Amino acid sequence: MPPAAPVLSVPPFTLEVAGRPLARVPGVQLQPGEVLHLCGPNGAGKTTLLRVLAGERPDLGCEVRVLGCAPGSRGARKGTAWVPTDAALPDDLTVAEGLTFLAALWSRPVTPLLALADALGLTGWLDAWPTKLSRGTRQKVALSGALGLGCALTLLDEPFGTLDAASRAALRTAIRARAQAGGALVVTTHGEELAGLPVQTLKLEPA
Ligand SMILES: Nc1ncnc2c1ncn2[C@@H]1O[C@H](COP(=O)(O)OP(=O)(O)OP(=O)(O)O)[C@@H](O)[C@H]1O
Repeated sequence: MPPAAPVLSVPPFTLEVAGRPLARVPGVQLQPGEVLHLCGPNGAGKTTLLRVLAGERPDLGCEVRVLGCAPGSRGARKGTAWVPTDAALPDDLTVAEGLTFLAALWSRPVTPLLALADALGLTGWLDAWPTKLSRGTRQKVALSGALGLGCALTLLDEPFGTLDAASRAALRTAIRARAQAGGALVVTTHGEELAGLPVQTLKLEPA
């Protein structure tokens, strides 16, 4: 049997946006259970690269592969969870209903999503409407959902940015647990939250 494709395969390339070179991207491969810290200065292209991996920027023509497939293809999307900094929540469902709906959509049990919500301090917010939540609380709901799905690849853009200290620690624990369970993750942060975890680093340099 041929070996399984890496969860993520990025050849070295120059990321071009609007026809202009933005960043040099070193090549990297990510296997199950590995965490990639995507870093670089403001404007280096981290969010743009995450959007490429999530399948939202096919226009940029990047030759990356997710689970052996083109990002955005069915094969890639069914194994990818993605949390942008402005993750949308279904505003007509409570937090608990939204997580239950998400789990059902992915044919997953809801228990891990609710356990993460609890770990991130959302227990008192389960009956709340997303429109009533603060930015950090909304982010915690999105993170609970994405990490609880147990996808092969989880993409997190600045997930620590809006969180308080206790929630940052809980998220760090959740990232470690996802990796230990065999998930691969790509995480952007300007902070030190991933220090001490076994991570690879991919640093974007201005082109
Ligand atoms: N569709 C687009 N058209 C023009 N420019 C774009 C487009 N998409 C992204 N850019 C530009 O690409 C650059 C990189 O932005 P990006 O948000 O990826 O950087 P970043 O590394 O995530 O930055 P930060 O650390 O500040 O979050 C920015 O200058 C942005 O304006």
